[in-house]
Amino acid sequence: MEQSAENNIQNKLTDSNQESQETAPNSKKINQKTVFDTKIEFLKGVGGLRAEVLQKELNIRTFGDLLMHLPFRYEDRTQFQKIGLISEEDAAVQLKGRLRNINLWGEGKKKRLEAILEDASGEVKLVWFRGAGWVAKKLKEGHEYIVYGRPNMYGRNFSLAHPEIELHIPLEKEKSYFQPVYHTSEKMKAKGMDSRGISNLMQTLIRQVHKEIEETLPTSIIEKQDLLDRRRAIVHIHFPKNTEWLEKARNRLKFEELFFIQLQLLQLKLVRTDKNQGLIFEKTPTLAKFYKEHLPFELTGAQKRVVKEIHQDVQSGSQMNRLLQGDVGSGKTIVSFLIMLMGIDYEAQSCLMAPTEILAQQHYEGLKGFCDALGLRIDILTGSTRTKARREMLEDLKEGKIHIIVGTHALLEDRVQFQKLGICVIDEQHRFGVAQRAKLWQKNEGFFPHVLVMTATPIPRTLAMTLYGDLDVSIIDELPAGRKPIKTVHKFDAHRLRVFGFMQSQIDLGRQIYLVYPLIEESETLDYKNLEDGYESIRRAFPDVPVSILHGKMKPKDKDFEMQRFAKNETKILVATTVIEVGVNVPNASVMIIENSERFGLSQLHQLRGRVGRGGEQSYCVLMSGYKLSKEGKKRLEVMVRTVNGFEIADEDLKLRGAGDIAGTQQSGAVDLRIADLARDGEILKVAREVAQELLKEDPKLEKEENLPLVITLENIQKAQTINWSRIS
Ligand SMILES: Nc1ncnc2c1ncn2[C@@H]1O[C@H](COP(=O)(O)OP(=O)(O)OP(=O)(O)O)[C@@H](O)[C@H]1O
Repeated sequence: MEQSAENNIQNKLTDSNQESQETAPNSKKINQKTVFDTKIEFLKGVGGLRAEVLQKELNIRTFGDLLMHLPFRYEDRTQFQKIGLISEEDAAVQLKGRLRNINLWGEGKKKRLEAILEDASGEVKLVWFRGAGWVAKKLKEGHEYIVYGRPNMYGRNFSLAHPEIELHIPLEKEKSYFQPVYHTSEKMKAKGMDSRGISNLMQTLIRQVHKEIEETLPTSIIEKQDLLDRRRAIVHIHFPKNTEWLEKARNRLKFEELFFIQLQLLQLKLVRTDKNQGLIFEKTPTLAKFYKEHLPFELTGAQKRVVKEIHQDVQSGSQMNRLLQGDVGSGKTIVSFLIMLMGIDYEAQSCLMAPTEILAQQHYEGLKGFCDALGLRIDILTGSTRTKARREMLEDLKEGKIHIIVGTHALLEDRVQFQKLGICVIDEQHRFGVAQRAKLWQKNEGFFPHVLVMTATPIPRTLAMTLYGDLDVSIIDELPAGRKPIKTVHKFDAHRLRVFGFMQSQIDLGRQIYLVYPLIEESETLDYKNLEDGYESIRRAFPDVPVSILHGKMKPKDKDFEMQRFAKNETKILVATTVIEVGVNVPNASVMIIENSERFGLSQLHQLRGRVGRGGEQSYCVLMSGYKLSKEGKKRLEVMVRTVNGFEIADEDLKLRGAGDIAGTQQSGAVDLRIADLARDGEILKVAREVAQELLKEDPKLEKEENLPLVITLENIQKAQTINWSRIS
């Protein structure tokens, strides 16, 4: 059902190239084979067997692929940790010492190799399981080795499992004090391609091809941005003379990587704005009427600004493709309704797609009153809509009798047809793929609906620019007036009784409480047991308080029933799994208690916390945990206690987890960067985007002679992506 984000970005980028092909007359001059297309087996020192391993293990097929297999770190041969001073704080250590007591024992898969590395300050045990026999052959008793790895404490001593190990060659004989370290695998090592082996191949390759390394950027950009030329960047990324050159090389290659992504996304945007016509909604009397007579509160400045921005979009004649980012509780729903009203006077229908039934239901109920007041028809379509009702609804929708339809991905089905779909609002986009978004577009013939993607999951700016770089972005960075910042505390499980006391005092004040348990799929049964035990203990602790329970295994009908009871203030405590994570809105609930909070990611904690603080009362979030916390878990809880700002939290999340992990697995691969790091290279990304914007402004079709390198590179990227694409699909 869900298209992977990897497909998603590939798709996006491939699309952009396809759409831009006709705009690139320069492309006729290219497409010749180069030395970089040469099969890797023809490199001296490789041959058929090694080529096969390289391809299987690292997908290296050509000279070009190997050249872009970049070192992941460098050994500074002047810096070693004293063995006796290894501490638990060390994530990884580089050691130099003499090897003794090499001991290979066990049979077959149980084979194990151990050795002791010692220097003047102490000794440490080295251990290998996989490939033990092969490593053993390489090691010589009494020789000096350089070892790199992660120390682990066993009993009272440290040991290093599967460290990288190399015979120490005295410095004078080395070409550089700076050695590149490449990713390899056990299978590669078995064929003599450990990091040193790869480095040797790289030297051969670079000697052979470095003159052919072509520039990919126009001279004007290189000069203005003070970048290293590509040839030198590649040579120095593999074999840096010193830190300064390494930095320059890195900077150049990071810029290039981010620049080409931005260029493609911006091209896609440009072509779309040029080609895709959207309906024009100029005058908006219904919207004005609603604004004057029915809007229950004054809009915040940010909400007004966004409505204005969008009104400009829908008058432009082009299809709108906009991302609306707003922190939790910032009031996106009402904005989406105002947008949908823009089409009403032009007989355009709207749809609002939510990722879950609970959310769809909530949106529907929230908007129903407004629609009734305006005499508009709104309906809801989800997986659990009954057949007869569905049939009638689909007919009415096709005949244009329904103005707004709210639903889940059931809306994407082909049989859902509109008379004239003018506006699509997609809530929580990251749960839907680009292809799904495109499905909604195709529901009209000859014109495109305007698309507004809403997300409350704080996405770091750098990531948003990469994932949604083809969309315009609006931000609601202001909470409705009168909201008090949520007070957040971290409590250990041992203090539960005090927490119960606090809960009681809040209930006495008339407030409601969420109590959330984590749900991790691998131990689902255990998790449900936790939830049920939690529910029982709450029942015992608060015998007179009505309590609801909500989890993903319940039938939609029952879920809805329990949710409604809580929303209507009939129950005071809602014990739930993370089904309530996104979008649930019960303003009277002012306390969020999160059990095992160390098991949640930062953005998820932020989302959960966002369920409170939605009314005028002071709200609280209590993060429960045991005493034993990982370093990262502790850091996450500290961040939560420190700030309520979603964007700040998102940046911390990115730093802690890395881009691939943000928003779970859905986006892994989507930001598969070779050298740039979105957590650290925000500044380079910003510049790269600006440069790409500037360039397309001056030469939208890349026709200028000096931009030929760009056209060639884009073609090459497209070629590579086509290969990836077919491999994935
Ligand atoms: N300008 C405003 N003044 C006062 N209350 C507002 C305003 N805008 C929205 N609200 C109210 O704030 C609450 C949160 O709004 P909404 O549910 O739209 O938030 P959201 O941005 O969708 O947040 P989330 O992503 O967390 O669901 C709702 O009860 C809504 O009625």
